[in-house]
Amino acid sequence: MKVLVTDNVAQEGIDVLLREGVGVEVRNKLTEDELCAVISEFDGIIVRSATRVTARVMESAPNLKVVGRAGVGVDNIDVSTATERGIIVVNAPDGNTMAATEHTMALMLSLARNLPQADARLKSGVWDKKAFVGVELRNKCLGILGLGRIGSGVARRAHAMEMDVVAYDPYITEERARDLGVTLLPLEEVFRKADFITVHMPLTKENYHLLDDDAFAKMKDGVRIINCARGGIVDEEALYRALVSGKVAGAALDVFEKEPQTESPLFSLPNFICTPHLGASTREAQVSVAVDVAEEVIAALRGELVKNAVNIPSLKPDILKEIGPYLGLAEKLGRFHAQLLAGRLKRIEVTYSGELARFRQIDPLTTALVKGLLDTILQERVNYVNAPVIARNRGIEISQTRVDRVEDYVGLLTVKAASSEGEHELAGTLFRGNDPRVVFIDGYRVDAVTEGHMLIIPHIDRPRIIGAVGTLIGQHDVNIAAMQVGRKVIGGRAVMVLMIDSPVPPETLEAIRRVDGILDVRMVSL
Ligand SMILES: NC(=O)C1=CN([C@@H]2O[C@H](COP(=O)(O)OP(=O)(O)OC[C@H]3O[C@@H](n4cnc5c(N)ncnc54)[C@H](O)[C@@H]3O)[C@@H](O)[C@H]2O)C=CC1
Ligand SMILES: O=C(O)C(=O)COP(=O)(O)O
Repeated sequence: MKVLVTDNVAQEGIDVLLREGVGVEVRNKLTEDELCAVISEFDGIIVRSATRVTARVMESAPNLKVVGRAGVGVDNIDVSTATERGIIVVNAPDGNTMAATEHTMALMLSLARNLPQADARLKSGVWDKKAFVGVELRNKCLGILGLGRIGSGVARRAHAMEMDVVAYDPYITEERARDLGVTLLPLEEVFRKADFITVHMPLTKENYHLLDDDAFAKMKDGVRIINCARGGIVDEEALYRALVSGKVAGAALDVFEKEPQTESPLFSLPNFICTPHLGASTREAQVSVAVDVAEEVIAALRGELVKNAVNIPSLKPDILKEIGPYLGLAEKLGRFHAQLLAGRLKRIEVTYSGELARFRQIDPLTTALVKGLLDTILQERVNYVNAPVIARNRGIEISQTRVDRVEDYVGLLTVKAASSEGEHELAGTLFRGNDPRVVFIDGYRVDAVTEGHMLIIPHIDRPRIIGAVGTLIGQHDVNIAAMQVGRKVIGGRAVMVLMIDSPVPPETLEAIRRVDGILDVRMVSL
């Protein structure tokens, strides 16, 4: 077995590979072309954030079985292509938490007291006390965006600095926040209250440029911004404008949308400080992530259980054969729920009926479901191995029941999910053993494929509702591919399911919601 190691991974990790008899080649700073040219002879590759493991790289790698990330973020790895090609992606999520936490505190203090600017001025021979009057952290409000491993560590340390800590993280429970002494608030309230805002979430499609012109406009005058998570979450051009106008008093970035970044306009601003993606760069963290990822890569190459697989379930082949066809359905039902439910998720109850009740192992199906649910947002780290742990840490109760008998279906997977705002129940089955369908939504019988976009519209069963909805959607040039209405009694509550060829804009959803007799509208993309 041979593993290619790039991006200055600590020697201690390389030693682990060598001790286990794995061949290692270290090649730093490879371009994509160079990587494509050499990758074919390797069974594994270990990277940090600088090497991009793209679809093209993987296509040039017929022997590649595992990609190891000596760190947390896997946004430089094309995980979906890896999954399609059966390549396991593993990361080392815990080893650099402290390093990034402490770096965030260092950035916050540096920002408050102008350390880098004062240091540079003094070294240029000027003793200037007046120019660098700072602010104290004590009694200031810190807004944490993303209260995960690093966000929690920052919260604890901010308390020691006597700061008031609020956070925005829609995926953790009130209990977890309370244990940390943090008040969870909607994003806009964090914007309104915070004197310092620090970002600690993964970059996803949803939060790209979360901090943009609009966001800065909603913040307190003189707010200070820190990003030690991922470039791209802060819109750097908008930040530049906000720093120039003084709306934002200061900002500290460790990460940039384009890296390496050596010539940003931000660099010319006196109230901007930065580091070159140093969050994880402590001796301790680098040893820890290198050793952890090396052990995981070895396990993956040997076909053993991997703890931190980002993409692949570890299942025995005979169990996989039995439950495999239902795994996709379970994950899709999770995704469906994630988009249907509003509020903070509290409970998931899964009922396995018919043939499903007789399967030897059903836990992986529940895990796939929970993964689908959490993964809609936490795509970078929710995997089949850690999904139950993440759910547990977030205080989400999960129960599973087997029921032998079921009418009409060979196997039925029913999932009830409850949040602080209410609950929904979905049930799905496989038609002809391989065609996943959603067959019940909140007790109404439907038949929805688990692909593409759909609108779920609970309403009162009365004339002029379906037509009104169709007209509104048609006005926006969205084609309706299929429509079904499930109802229990004439004139009572009903649910409309519209399969649509493209997403509907938010204004149209609002317009539909305003139609008399419509109770709600949710867009679900699977
Ligand atoms: N600068 C550096 O060198 C380092 C950067 N990082 C980055 O820091 C970030 C956080 O890492 P961890 O704390 O280990 O991850 P984590 O997964 O433990 O925490 C992320 C938190 O963000 C929340 N979240 C996800 N999407 C969100 C959204 N749209 N809005 C609000 N909250 C959201 C999640 O619920 C979770 O609690 C990651 O992007 C990671 O790649 C991590 C280590 C070093
Ligand atoms: O672990 C992470 O997510 C990081 O951002 C650390 O990046 P690095 O390994 O220092 O290139």
